[in-house]
Amino acid sequence: MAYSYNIRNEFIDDEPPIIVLENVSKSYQKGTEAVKNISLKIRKGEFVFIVGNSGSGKSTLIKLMLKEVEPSSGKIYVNGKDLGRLRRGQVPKLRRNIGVVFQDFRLLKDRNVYENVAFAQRVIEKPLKSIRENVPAMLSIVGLSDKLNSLPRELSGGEQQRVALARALVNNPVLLLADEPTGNLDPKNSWEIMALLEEVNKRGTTVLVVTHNREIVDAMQKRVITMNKGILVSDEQKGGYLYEN
Ligand SMILES: Nc1ncnc2c1ncn2[C@@H]1O[C@H](COP(=O)(O)OP(=O)(O)OP(=O)(O)O)[C@@H](O)[C@H]1O
Repeated sequence: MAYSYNIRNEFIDDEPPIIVLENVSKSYQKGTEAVKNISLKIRKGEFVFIVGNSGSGKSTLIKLMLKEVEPSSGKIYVNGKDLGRLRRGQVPKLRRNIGVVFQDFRLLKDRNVYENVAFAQRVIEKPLKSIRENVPAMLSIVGLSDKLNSLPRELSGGEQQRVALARALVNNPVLLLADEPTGNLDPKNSWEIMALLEEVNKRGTTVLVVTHNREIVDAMQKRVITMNKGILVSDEQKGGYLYEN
């Protein structure tokens, strides 16, 4: 069994958490200690905000969970896998189960909306027949059925972020990691993206959102993890935004 850590009794259900960090620290090469001795658990089905000032280590946390960067010390488990024991070749398989959305969308510029989403399905070698069903269905959920043939540059920022979200979700990930998904959006589009994230969460995907958006965090009353200078300073159920931007 991959879950060798002794934490089960701390949970009211038997299911192991989807993310576990145990005393995780990360120092970058030039000596910046981006993350300092963080321990946390996120259970399947949770919706969690990670907030904190610029440079407090939020993106580093996300990168650690994706095994994009390695911890200097500590242990990380994602979806039952001990990332420290995961070989390089197993990382793509880990990421298949994780949807990722970034502030800058990261769409393929020369591919239309349909192709951008279909690409995620091709990577995991979905049969063409499934792709032809899944991609339009996913784009309909994010409200982009009439934009299948548009290129990213022909879309608004909010629409581009919805494409990115469709791409992150089309493979039915158990976990969605969103790093400032509303960072480039106006308030109306930001709320639309958050409503979609909440919807996805209701369908069973665990959602982790890094954000600077105080209004949204305060209004949504979710679990809020606050970082300050690499330290986890607060972790509250139905929390609010503690620090100034
Ligand atoms: N590749 C890197 N090499 C060296 N230092 C880095 C690297 N990436 C991040 N850092 C440093 O680590 C610290 C935490 O950065 P991180 O990007 O995790 O913060 P953040 O909370 O996501 O910030 P922001 O809200 O501005 O995106 C910062 O001091 C940053 O300069």
